Amino acid sequence: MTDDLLTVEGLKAYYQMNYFGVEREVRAVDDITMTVRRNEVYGIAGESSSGKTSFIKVLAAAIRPPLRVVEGRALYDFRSGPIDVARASPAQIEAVRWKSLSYIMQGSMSVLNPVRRIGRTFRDFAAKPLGLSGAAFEQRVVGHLARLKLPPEVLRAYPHELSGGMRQRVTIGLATVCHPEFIIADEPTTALDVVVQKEVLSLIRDIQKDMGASVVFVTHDMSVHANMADRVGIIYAGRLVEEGPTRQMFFTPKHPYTAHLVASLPRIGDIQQRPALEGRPPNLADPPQGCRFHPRCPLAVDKCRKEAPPLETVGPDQRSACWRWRDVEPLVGAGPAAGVTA
Ligand SMILES: Nc1ncnc2c1ncn2[C@@H]1O[C@H](COP(=O)(O)OP(=O)(O)OP(=O)(O)O)[C@@H](O)[C@H]1O
Repeated sequence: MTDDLLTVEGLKAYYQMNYFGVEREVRAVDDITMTVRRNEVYGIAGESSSGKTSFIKVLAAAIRPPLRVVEGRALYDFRSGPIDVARASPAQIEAVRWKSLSYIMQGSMSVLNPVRRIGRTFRDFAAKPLGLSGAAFEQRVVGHLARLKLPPEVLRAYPHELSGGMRQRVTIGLATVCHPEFIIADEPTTALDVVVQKEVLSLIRDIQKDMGASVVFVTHDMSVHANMADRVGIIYAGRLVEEGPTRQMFFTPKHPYTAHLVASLPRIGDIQQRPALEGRPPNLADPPQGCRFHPRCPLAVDKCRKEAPPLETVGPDQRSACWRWRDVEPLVGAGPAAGVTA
C-alpha cells in the first residue's frame, strides 16, 4: 500500500452541450494532477465557478451528463482494491459507494427525502453496505448517532422537524456510518450560523481522526481551511494553481491568487476594507491563453500571456503554477487573520 489513497492524473472533465445544433464546451476541470494521502484532510478553495464542485463530483463518482471525463484518471487505492472512478462502471461504483467512498453534498435538505423519516433514509443508504438488518442495524445506527450527539428519537423524525445543524449532523452520520476510507464534503457548513458551523466542522474532524479516514472538502471560506485542513489546494479557472501544507499556504503563498485569497481575510484590529480582486473570473468556455490568471494578476509579464505555467515544486511539499512565484510577497498584515494562528 502506498501513502496515497487517491491519485488524480491529468484529469479533464468538461460540460459538453449541444443547443439546437450548436456545440458548447465548458472546461470546468482542465488538467488537474494531485494526490490525497491516507488519513489527511485536504481542503479545496477557489472562487465561485472555478470548477471546485465539478472536480469533486468526479472524485465522488457522481458524474452526470452534460459533465464528462474527457481525459485522465482518479484512482483510489481502497482496501477492497484499486478503482479509477473516472472510468468505473455503475456496478463497480456501487460496490464502493458509502462503504469506501462517501459524499456529503451541498445543502442537507437535498439528500434527506422530506417525506421519509430519518430512520428509513439510514436503512436505504446503509443497510446493504453494512450487511445488517433489524435490531443489529438499529443498534449500529443509534450508536453512531450518539457519537454525533444526536438522540435515537431522530430516527423517527422527518427532516423538517430538525434544526439546520441537526440535519447537517444527520447527513454526516449517513456519510460516515459505514466507516468509509474516503469522505468528500462540498461546502458542508455554508448554510449554518457560525456557532453551529464550528460544531459541525469539529465533528467532521473528530470522526475523520477516529476512523483514520481521508477527507477532501470544498469551501471558498479560507478561515475554515485554516482550522480544518492539513493541506490546501487552490483551484482557479479549472486548474490547480497551488497546493501545500496549510500553514505555508497562509504565511508563504507562492501564487499571487493564493496571496490575494489570504490577504482578503479579515484581520484582528484592522478595520480597513480588504481590496477586491479586479476583473472577472474567465469564461471556461473560452479561457485566456497562457496563465489563466494573467488578466487579473498584478505580477503578469509577457510570458504569462503566452505560456501556461506548469505546477512545480516551490517549497517543502508546496507546488505552484506561476512563472513569477519567487516574487510573491509573504503575508504581512496588521495582525493574525481570523482563524489563522501564527
Ligand atoms: N450542469 C452544468 N451545465 C453546464 N455548465 C455547468 C454546469 N454546472 C456547472 N457548470 C459550469 O462549470 C463551471 C464550474 O462550475 P462549478 O460549479 O464546478 O464551480 P464551483 O467552483 O464549484 O462554483 P461554486 O462555488 O459557485 O459552487 C462554471 O463555469 C459553471 O457555469
